[in-house]
Amino acid sequence: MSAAIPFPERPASSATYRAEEAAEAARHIPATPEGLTAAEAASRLSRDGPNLLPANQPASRWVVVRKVLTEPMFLMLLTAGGIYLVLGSRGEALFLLAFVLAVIGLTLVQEGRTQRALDALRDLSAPKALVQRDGVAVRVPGTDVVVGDWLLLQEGDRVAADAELCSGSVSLDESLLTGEALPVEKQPATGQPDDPVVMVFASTVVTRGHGGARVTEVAANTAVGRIGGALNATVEPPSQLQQASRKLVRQLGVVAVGLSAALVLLGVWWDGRPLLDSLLSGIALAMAILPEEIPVILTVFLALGAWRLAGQKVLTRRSTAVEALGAITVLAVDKTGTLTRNQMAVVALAAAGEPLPLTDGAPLPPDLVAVLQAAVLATPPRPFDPMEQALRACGSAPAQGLPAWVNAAVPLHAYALAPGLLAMTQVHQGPDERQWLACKGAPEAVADLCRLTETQRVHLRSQVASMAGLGWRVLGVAGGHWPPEGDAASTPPDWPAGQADLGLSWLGLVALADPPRDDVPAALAECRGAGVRVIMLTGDHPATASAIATQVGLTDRPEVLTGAQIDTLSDADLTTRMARTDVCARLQPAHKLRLVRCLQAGGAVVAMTGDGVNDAPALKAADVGIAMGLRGTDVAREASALVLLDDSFARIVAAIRQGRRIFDNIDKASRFTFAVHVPIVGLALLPALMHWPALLLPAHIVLLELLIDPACSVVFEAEPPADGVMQRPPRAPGVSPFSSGNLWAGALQGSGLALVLLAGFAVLQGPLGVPEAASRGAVVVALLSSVWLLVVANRQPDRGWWPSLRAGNPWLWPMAGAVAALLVLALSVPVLRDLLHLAPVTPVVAGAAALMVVLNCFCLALTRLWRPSPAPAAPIRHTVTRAVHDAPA
Ligand SMILES: Nc1ncnc2c1ncn2[C@@H]1O[C@H](COP(=O)(O)OP(=O)(O)OP(=O)(O)O)[C@@H](O)[C@H]1O
Ligand SMILES: [Cu+]
Repeated sequence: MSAAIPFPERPASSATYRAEEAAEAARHIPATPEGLTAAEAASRLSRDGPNLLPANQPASRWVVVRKVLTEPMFLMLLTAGGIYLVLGSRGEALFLLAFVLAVIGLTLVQEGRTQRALDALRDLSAPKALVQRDGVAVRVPGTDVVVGDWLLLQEGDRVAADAELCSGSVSLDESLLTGEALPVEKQPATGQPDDPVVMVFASTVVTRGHGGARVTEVAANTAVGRIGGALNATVEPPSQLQQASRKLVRQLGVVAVGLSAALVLLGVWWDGRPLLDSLLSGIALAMAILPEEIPVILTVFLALGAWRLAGQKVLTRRSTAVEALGAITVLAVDKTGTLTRNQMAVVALAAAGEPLPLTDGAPLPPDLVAVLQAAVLATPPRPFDPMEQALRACGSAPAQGLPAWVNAAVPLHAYALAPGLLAMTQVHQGPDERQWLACKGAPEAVADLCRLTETQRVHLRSQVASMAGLGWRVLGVAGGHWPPEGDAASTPPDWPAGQADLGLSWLGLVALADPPRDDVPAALAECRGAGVRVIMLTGDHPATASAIATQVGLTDRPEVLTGAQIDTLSDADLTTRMARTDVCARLQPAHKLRLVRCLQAGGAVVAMTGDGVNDAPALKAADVGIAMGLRGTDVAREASALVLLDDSFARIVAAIRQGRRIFDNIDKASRFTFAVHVPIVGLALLPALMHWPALLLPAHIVLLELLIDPACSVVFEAEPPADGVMQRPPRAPGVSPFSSGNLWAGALQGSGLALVLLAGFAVLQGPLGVPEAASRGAVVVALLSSVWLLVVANRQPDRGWWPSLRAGNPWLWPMAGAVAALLVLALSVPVLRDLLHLAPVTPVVAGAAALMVVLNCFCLALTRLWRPSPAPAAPIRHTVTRAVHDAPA
C-alpha cells in the first residue's frame, strides 16, 4: 500500500494567480516546527480571507440591509411619509419616518438574532485544526488556517487545507477526492531532486499516523475547493412551508394592490377627495392587508428552533429539517452507538464446543488462545473502531496469556473489509520466520473463506444463533500461513488479490457485548405514543439485531428481513413487507437507500440515522437525515439535515417534540396574523365606503404593526409545547399553517372584532354624537387591547381562557404591559395624541372602549367553538400506525 493511487500531486488547472503566488511564498518558509507567529497568521488571515469554501461564505450585512430596503412595507411607509411632506404636515411625516427607523431597527435586531443563532450553529459544526503558532500547538477554527501555517496531523483529523507533508507518516482517506475507499499511505519527500513534493489535501481524513505539514493552499484554491465549489453550488430547494407561504403572500399582495387601487380611485372620482389624501388611505389599506409577518414567522421560528435544538445537543444543518421533524412517521435507526452504547467488550470465545464466557483471571484453554490470538492479529495496531479496540484490550490483558509478539506485531499487508465481503485479513511476519495470516469477520463470510462443509456450517449456524441470541456481536476467526505450504527459508510468493485464495482455516468465534443505552426504552415508548414507528437497520447478524430490538423494546415481532432477502423482493413486495417488519439486518448501505425510498413510497415521512461514508445517499434521500457527531464521518454529517452531538437516540425524540412544537407555533402565529389583519382592513376600508370620517390613518396602522410583529416573532415563538404534543399522531404531510382552514378560522375571529369595533364607532359617532377624535380614541384603545386578546385566544386553542392567561409563556404579560404603555403614551402625551388624531379620554370614551373589549372577549369565546382541529391526521397515517401496532406478528 504505497501512494500508488493516481492523483495529481499539484493540480495546476484553474489555479488563480494569487494561489500560485501564495504557494510560491509558502515554499520559501523554512520547514521548522516553529510555525507562524500569531501576528503573522492574523495579518495573512486579514489579507487572504478565511479558509472557507465558496458555498460556505456567510451572507454579508449588505444583503440584510438591502432586503429591508426593498421590503414593500418599508417602501409604503416612505411613500406615505413623502405624501405628508408634500401636504405640508411635517409632524405626520416625521412621525412616519421615525417609524421607518423603528421598523428598520426591529428588522435588524430580528435578523441579528436569527443570524447569531445560525452563526452559533455554524461555529459548533465547524471543524477545528491543530496548528503551530509561536512554537506551540493550538487548536484554531479551520477557517483561521492560513497559507504557511504548520499543520499538525493526527489520527481522525480532517485536513483543513492543502499542505505539503514535511514530517511523520500518515495514512489518508482520500475517497472524497478520488472515490478510492482504501487509505493512502504518505511519507514526506526525501528531498532528492527528482522526488516530487508529497501533498495532503484539504477535506481528506487522517486514518492513521501523525505528521507535520506546511499549508500551501486554502479556501477555494484547494483541490476540494475547486471541485467542491461546483458541487456545493446547488441551492437547497424551498421547503413545502416556504412555498406555501410565498404563494399566500403573493396572492394577498395582489389583493392588497387591487383593493387599495380601487379605494384610491373611488376616493378621487366618487367622493371627489384630493388625490394625495386618497393615496394615503390607499396606502393605509395596503399596509393593513399585507401579511408581511408570515415570511418573518417562518424564518425566525425555524432559525430559533434550530438554535433551541442545539441546546438539546441536536445540530441543525438545514433549517427546513425542523419543519419536517414534526411530520416524521418512521424513524429508521442503526444499532451500534444509537441504541447501544458503543462500548464493546469481549465476553465469550468459542472453538468447536460450547462458548466459554470470559471471567477475570481464568486461564484460557489452548484452542481458545488461538482464536483470541488470531482475532487480535486481524486487528490494526491502533484501531479506531470500538469493537477492534475491545479486541486489542482483551488480547493485551495478561490473564489471556497471548505471546508478547502478538500485541506488538505490525501487519505487512491487510485485506480490508468491503460491503460485499464482511471479513478482513492481516498478514504478519511471525516469530518463526513465516508469514502468519489472521482473519476476522461475519461468521458466514469467514466460513466461506475457509470453505467449510455443509455439516460444519450447520453446527456453526446453531453456535452463532445461540450466542447472537443474547444480543452479542459474533465474529468468526480464521488463521493460516502464507504460503499455505512451504518452508520459512524460501521467499514467499506475492499475496493473492483476494482473501479467498489465502487458504485460511477456521478457528472459532469471538462474542462482543455492547449494552443498550439506558434512555432508549423510555424514548422508544415516547415514539410509540407519538405514532412514530421505529425500525432498526443494521449490518449486524439477524439474531443479534432481533435480540437487541427485543431487549430495548423496539419490537415484539420476531420477523427480521436481511439484505439478501431484500435483494429478491420487488419494490412493491418490499413496501408491503416493510409494513410488518421492524428489524432489517445484514444490510449494505445500498439497501438502506432502497428501504428509505420504499418506505417513502408507502406514504411515510422517514428520518434515518447513519454514520458511515456509504450511508450518505440514504441520509440525503431521507426526509430528515440524522448523522452522529461523535462517531459519524464528516461525509455522513455533511449529507445529513441534523447532527446528534452526543449520538444519543433520546435526542431524536426530543427533536421530534421540538419540531412539533415549532410547527404548532407557526400554525398559531399564522392564525393570529390572519385574524389581526381583518379588523385593521375593515376599519381602514369601511368608513371610506360609508362616507364616514377616516378611522384608521397610516400612523395607527404603523403603531399596530409595531405591536403585531413582536407578538408573532417573540410571543408565539416562545410558546411552550402543548401537553399532548407527543400523544397524538404525526401531522399529515399536506397539513399547512397557511391552509384555507386556518385562514378562515383566523378571518372569523377577526371579523367578530371588526364588527364590534365598527358598530362601536358608528354608535359613538351617530346616536351618542361623540366627536370624531374621541370616538377614534375609543376604537383605537379597544383595537390595541384586542390584539393582545387575540394572542391569548390563539395560544392554546385546546384549553380554556384561564390556562391560556396563566404562565407558560414569559412574554405574554410583558406584551400586555407594552400595550398599556403604548396606549397611555398615545393618549396622554399631547404631541403624540395630536399626531394620532386622538382626543383626551372622557368617561364616555373609556366606558365605550371597555364595553367593546368585553364584547370582543365574547366574540372570541364564540369563535373558539368553531376552529379547525390543530393537526388532523390523514387517513394514510392511520393505516400505517394501525399496521404497525395491531398487525398479527
Ligand atoms: N473491523 C471489522 N472486522 C471484521 N468484521 C467486521 C468489522 N467491522 C464489521 N465487521 C462485520 O461486518 C458486520 C457489519 O458491520 P457494520 O459495521 O457494517 O455494521 P453496522 O451496520 O455499522 O452495524 P450497526 O447498525 O450495529 O451500527 C458486522 O456484524 C461484522 O460481522
Ligand atoms: Cu401586518
